[in-house]
Amino acid sequence: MDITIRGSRSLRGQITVPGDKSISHRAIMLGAIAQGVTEIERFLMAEDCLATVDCFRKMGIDIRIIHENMSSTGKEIAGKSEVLDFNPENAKVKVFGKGLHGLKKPDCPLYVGNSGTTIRLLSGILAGQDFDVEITGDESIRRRPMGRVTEPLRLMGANIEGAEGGNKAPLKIRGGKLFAINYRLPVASAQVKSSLLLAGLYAKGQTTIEEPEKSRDHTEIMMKAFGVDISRENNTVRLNPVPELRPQKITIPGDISSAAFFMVGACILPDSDIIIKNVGINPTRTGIVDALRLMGADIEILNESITNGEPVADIRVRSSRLKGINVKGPIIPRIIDEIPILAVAAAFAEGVTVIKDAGELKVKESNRIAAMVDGLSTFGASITETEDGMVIEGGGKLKGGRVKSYGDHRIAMSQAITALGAEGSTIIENVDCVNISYPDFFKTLTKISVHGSSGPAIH
Ligand SMILES: O=C(O)C1=C[C@@H](OP(=O)(O)O)[C@@H](O)[C@H](O)C1
Ligand SMILES: C=C(OP(=O)(O)O)C(=O)O
Repeated sequence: MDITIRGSRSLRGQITVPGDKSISHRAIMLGAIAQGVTEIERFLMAEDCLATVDCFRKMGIDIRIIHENMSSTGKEIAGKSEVLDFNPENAKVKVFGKGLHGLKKPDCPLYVGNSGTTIRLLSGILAGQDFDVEITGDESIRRRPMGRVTEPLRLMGANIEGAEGGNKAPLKIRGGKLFAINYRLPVASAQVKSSLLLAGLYAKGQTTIEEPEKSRDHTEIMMKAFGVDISRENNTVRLNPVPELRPQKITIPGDISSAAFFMVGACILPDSDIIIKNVGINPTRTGIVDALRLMGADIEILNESITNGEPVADIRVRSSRLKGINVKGPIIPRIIDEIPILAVAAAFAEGVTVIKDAGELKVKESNRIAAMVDGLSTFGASITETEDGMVIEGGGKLKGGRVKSYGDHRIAMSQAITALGAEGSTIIENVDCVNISYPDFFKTLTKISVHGSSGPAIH
């Protein structure tokens, strides 16, 4: 489906964003291998997390999705087509965990769709099972590098085959007796770290992982709650296996990666004032807040609290005069998925923004550097691709046009925000990919877009 968006005057109002994608995946995974029932509130009902649900159902785990509003007892929803259009705020999931050794061999290959988090984290769990299994995904997943997990998992004793010597999916994983390793990650990647920590639950001895920069630590926080013996000292995480994981009640905070689109929209559109309620503000994820504030954004963090070990707050953002900045080094893993929308902010800022050390963007769902350079150039922005990032000269007037999503949810949503700030109309091609992380994105954007007299801004 293509969508047409006209420049909008401002964003105003109070919204919530759906549950955090990273935390939703982890809640299903740890719930499935815990002993007993894990209950999850505000689970992210989007394609990536439903792919994780599907993989565990195929391995014999009963996972029930309940829509609390439908009746006093709640209605169970079986398939994903049914779930995509109900209010994600009311989604509750029950995972009937069968313990560390309760998964059964699936009778078909596991399919992760577009989800890198699913294939990489799940590979760690599969490496510890005493059955063999094939795991694969869509065309984008089959292009993304898997050697970063298969190599260390082989060092732990797993037998893994795959395309290009095990660097690409489909992967065939024959789990076995694992032993712990001391491993220094070549790139700061929470997916690789988490995969090895999950495998570490099945390994003999203490698993030690050192990361070059601190990446998101949701796995460590959640594992601790499930009773895992896990600790951190500077950038080194240590894990000792435990006989059993304790099931949990988890409420998932709103996803700051989804909130980021509205934050930038409110900054760049005049007369904007929005409040995004209950957003996860784990410091390993708030690089976008830091970067926007450095650019001069008017952002307030209100009503801070802690839920399941994760900091949560409301975020208020008002129209701001942004200026260009340099973004590089340790902030990069803390802002990795928000760099496309940061590039949009930069295009509307006065002066030059230089983004470096972001080569990882080339191996996401699409090559996000090339995709943003292509998209923002079509809008008339001055943007150049570099070896590990981009240089954006902001401040020029942008004009609507026809842009591609590259089948990448974050690119589609970044283009939508650019279109609101551009003159005239924009057509964004193939926006169905927003279902990967945020099925209601356009609905919410329409709700808070204040436009002129010529009808709705988005159709
Ligand atoms: O662990 C996670 O949930 C994620 C880690 C990041 O990937 P990398 O670990 O590849 O940097 C991020 O880009 C992805 O959206 C989710
Ligand atoms: C990179 C992303 O996800 P994944 O790696 O799980 O596909 C993302 O959501 O931006």
